[in-house]
Amino acid sequence: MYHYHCLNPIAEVGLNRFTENYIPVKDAKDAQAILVRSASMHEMELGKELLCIARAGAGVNNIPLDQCTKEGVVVFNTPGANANGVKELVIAGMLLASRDIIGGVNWVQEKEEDGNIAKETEKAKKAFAGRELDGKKLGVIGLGAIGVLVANAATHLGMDVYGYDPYVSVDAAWRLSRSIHHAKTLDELYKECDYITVHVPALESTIGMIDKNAMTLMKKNVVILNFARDTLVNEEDMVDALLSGKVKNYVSDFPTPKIVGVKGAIVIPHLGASTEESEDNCAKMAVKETMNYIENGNIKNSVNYPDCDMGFRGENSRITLLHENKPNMIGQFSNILGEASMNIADMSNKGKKSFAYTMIDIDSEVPQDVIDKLASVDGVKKVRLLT
Ligand SMILES: NC(=O)C1=CN([C@@H]2O[C@H](COP(=O)(O)OP(=O)(O)OC[C@H]3O[C@@H](n4cnc5c(N)ncnc54)[C@H](O)[C@@H]3O)[C@@H](O)[C@H]2O)C=CC1
Ligand SMILES: O=C(O)CCC(=O)C(=O)O
Repeated sequence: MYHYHCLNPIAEVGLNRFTENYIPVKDAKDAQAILVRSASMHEMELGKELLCIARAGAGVNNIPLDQCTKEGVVVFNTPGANANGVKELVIAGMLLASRDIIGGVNWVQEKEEDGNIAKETEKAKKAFAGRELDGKKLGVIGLGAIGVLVANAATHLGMDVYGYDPYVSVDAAWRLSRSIHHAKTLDELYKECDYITVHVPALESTIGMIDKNAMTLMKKNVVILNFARDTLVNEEDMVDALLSGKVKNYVSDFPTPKIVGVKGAIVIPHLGASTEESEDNCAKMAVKETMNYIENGNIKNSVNYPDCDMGFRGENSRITLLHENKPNMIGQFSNILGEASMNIADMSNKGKKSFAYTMIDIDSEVPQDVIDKLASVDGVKKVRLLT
C-alpha cells in the first residue's frame, strides 16, 4: 500500500486514477507522495517516508526545492497542463484593461432599482469607452507553455506581437507563429510595446525584473499584465508608475496589500489555472507522474532530478538511486553489486546539474545488505528497491 496526501484540493478525475494500492492519509508526515497546488511547503517538515511531491501546476516556488533534492525527494510539476486556462485569462485581462468593462458593469449593478436605466445608459456609456487591441503591440516575456499560447492568440486579435526568451526551447520555438517578432533584448520590447505580459518563473534572475528602470523605458500608458508571480514586479515602483500615469493598468493575478485598491490596478484572485479543464489536466498528470515514479521508479517532468525512464519494471528487481552527480558513483554501485554476484540486466544513468539518478534492473533477488551498502556510498541521497 502507498500513502498520499493532498495539501490542496486536487481534481477527483485525477485522484480516481490512483489504483486501490493508494490510500489518502490525513497527515502529510505519513505520506510517500504529496500532491499540492499553491500551498506553501517552505515551513513544513518533510516526512521520513516521503518519496515525491507532485505540483499540480507549473510554478514550484511554494516548494523547498533545495531541501527536497538533498533529502532525495523528487519534485514533479505538470508542464503545460494549465497553460490554456492562463492564456484565456490573459486575453481577458487585456480586454479588461482596454475597455472599462468593470466600471460599466459596476455602474449597471448600482442601477438595479432604476426604471430609467435604458435611457440613462446611452448618456452614461461614454464614461466607459475604451480602445481596441487590433493593431496594438504586445510584448511577451517568456515563451514557454503559456507565453507561446498568449503570443499566438494575440496575433489572431490583430496584435503585433514581440517575444523575448533567451532560453526558448526548440519545441516552443516550433509552436510559435511565424509572425511574431523576435525581440533580442528586453529594452527593445519595453520601448516598442503597448501591452507587456510576463510569463517567466520566479527565479533569482527574474524576481523584481519589472521595476522602475524597466518601466522608465516603456511607453506612457503601457498596460502590464502579470499572471506569473507577484514577486516579478517591484510593487512599490508599480504603485508609483500607476499613480503618475506612466502605467495605465497593471493587471495582476496576485492580490497583495500593496497593490489592491491602487488606481489602475486590476487584480484577480489567482484564477489563471482555476478552470475545470486545467484542474483536471494538472491532476491527471500529477497522479500519473506519481504512480510511475513510485511503482516503476521512472522520472518524468521533475524539476529537481533528471528525467529517466526504463519502462515498466516487469519481472526484474529494480534498484533506484538518487545521488550527487560526481565521478565514480556508477563504479562504486557496480562494485557493490559485483561483489554480491548480482547481474545487471539493464541500467540507465542521467544527470541534472549537481544531481543524478541511476536505475538498475537485476535479474535476481536483491538482499537488504546490498541496498544498505549502496545507501552508504558517499553522495547517495536515497536508494529504493522495487520488487
Ligand atoms: N496564474 C496562474 O494561475 C499560473 C501561473 N503560472 C506561472 O507562469 C509561469 C510560466 O508558466 P509556463 O509558461 O507554464 O512555464 P514554462 O516553464 O513552460 O515557461 C517559462 C519560460 O520562461 C522562460 N524564461 C526563464 N527565464 C527567463 C528570462 N529571464 N527571460 C525570459 N524568459 C525566461 C523559459 O525559457 C521558459 O520558456 C510559471 O512559472 C508560474 O509561475 C503558471 C500557471 C498558472
Ligand atoms: O493551482 C493553481 O491554481 C495555481 C496555478 C499556478 O500558479 C501554477 O501552476 O504555477
